[in-house]
Amino acid sequence: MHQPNNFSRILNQLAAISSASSTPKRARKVASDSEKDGKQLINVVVVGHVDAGKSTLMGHLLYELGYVDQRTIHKYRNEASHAGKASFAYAWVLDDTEQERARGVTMDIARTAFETATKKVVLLDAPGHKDFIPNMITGASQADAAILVINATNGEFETGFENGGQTREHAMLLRSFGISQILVAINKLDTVGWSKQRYDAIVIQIKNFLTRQAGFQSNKCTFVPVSGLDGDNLTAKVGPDHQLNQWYKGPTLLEAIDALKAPKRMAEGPLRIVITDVFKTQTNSISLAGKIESGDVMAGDKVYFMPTAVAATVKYLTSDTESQCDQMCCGEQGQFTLTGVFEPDTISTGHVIVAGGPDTLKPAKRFLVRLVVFDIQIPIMKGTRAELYCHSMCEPCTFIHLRSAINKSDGTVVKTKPRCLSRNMSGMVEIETDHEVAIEPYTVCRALGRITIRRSGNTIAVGIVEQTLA
Ligand SMILES: Nc1nc2c(ncn2[C@@H]2O[C@H](COP(=O)(O)OP(=O)(O)OP(=O)(O)O)[C@@H](O)[C@H]2O)c(=O)[nH]1
Repeated sequence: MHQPNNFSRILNQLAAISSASSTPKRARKVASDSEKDGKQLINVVVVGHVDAGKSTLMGHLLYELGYVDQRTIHKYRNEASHAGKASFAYAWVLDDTEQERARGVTMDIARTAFETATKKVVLLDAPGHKDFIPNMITGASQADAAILVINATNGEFETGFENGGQTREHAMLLRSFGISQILVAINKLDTVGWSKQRYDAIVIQIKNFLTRQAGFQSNKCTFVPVSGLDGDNLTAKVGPDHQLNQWYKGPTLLEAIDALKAPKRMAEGPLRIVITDVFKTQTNSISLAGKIESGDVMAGDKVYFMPTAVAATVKYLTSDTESQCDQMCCGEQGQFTLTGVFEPDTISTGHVIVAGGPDTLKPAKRFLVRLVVFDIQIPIMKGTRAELYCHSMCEPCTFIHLRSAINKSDGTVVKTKPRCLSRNMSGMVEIETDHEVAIEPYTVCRALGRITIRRSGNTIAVGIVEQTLA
């Protein structure tokens, strides 16, 4: 996972390291819903079909909010224009690798933070291209709410929305990760002359899909018309002469983001930090990025990496919304530096940090899962091989036993030991991963109990872990 301003992060971290030794350790605060300076923390993932304009929209928003200075944008404009990609200048705020800029596509999650009137927002800009859906899944697994960006351009909305486009798959994945609030940004309305008819027609189709098929509640879906390229309706209402002013009186994108609700978190639960990136491992220290899904952590705490059970001590914490801190709470993302004895390759993305002893999260290989099958061509059978995604982890797996087919709405058994599970069916199945993994029942930790199953580059099912079996 890359970060838009790695350099300043490293500087912050160095500052944290030099000052930590002289700072006396503070007492542990009562873990709250990670409210910081009176503002609630919310993690928002930005998704949508390839080229919907996600990075441009968010880059322009960050620029208007003052997080990117005029000189930097000017530099991006010049460089992008020399590279024959002038229209990508704002996208470069978030797409910061050479490869992404050369190809004009986001490949990995870009993470950045900004503030609204009442929120501290950690923004995860996800790739739209089908090839990078696994990275999008990692982003969605860390988010509390989502911004779904729709390209309103004639023909392009249709491509993104029809089967094979990423709009539907992204929305279904969001819901399977427990995201219930979705802000739909209808983008590129400048390309259709800010047509109200076009906007209304798109809203009707997306709303129908979100509420009837993807499982979102109508009152949790907000729609906002925008142009990421021109910067219209992002942080300020459009002027009186703008076409949008004739038919839209609703919120700006920023107001709609501010209105998102931070979810109830497992603040009092046992510590669970999902590792999303490992930057540097030395024999006696490791630096990594992660999200606290449950509990809280302080510098000085003794912790364990699961499933390897390697012990370590937390040295420095750098939250995404603050440069340096002594304690980080549930819902926060950031960078962690730990000391211990680390063998090469014993810690990686997808591992989970726990406290209170290695046996507080028992690694397992076999799971009982309640599964919802997507619209698939080839049914799932005993012996089917696939990849299991859970939080930031991906592991090859096998369907060992199909226990029952169940009724989607009330969970009653429709058939025991079915021969297969085909499209849109639901079932209780036993899945075995090739290696032991850090997964828990959904009732113990929601983020560690939600899984996505993919096969040959397509999502075939989503589910929740009912039980770990062995
Ligand atoms: N006319 C117009 N073009 C836009 C708008 N927003 C983005 N674009 C253009 O659409 C193209 C793709 O923009 P990106 O921001 O890279 O799209 P993306 O959704 O982040 O792309 P991926 O992450 O690779 O899926 C660029 O040429 C942008 O300038 C808009 O509001 N209006």
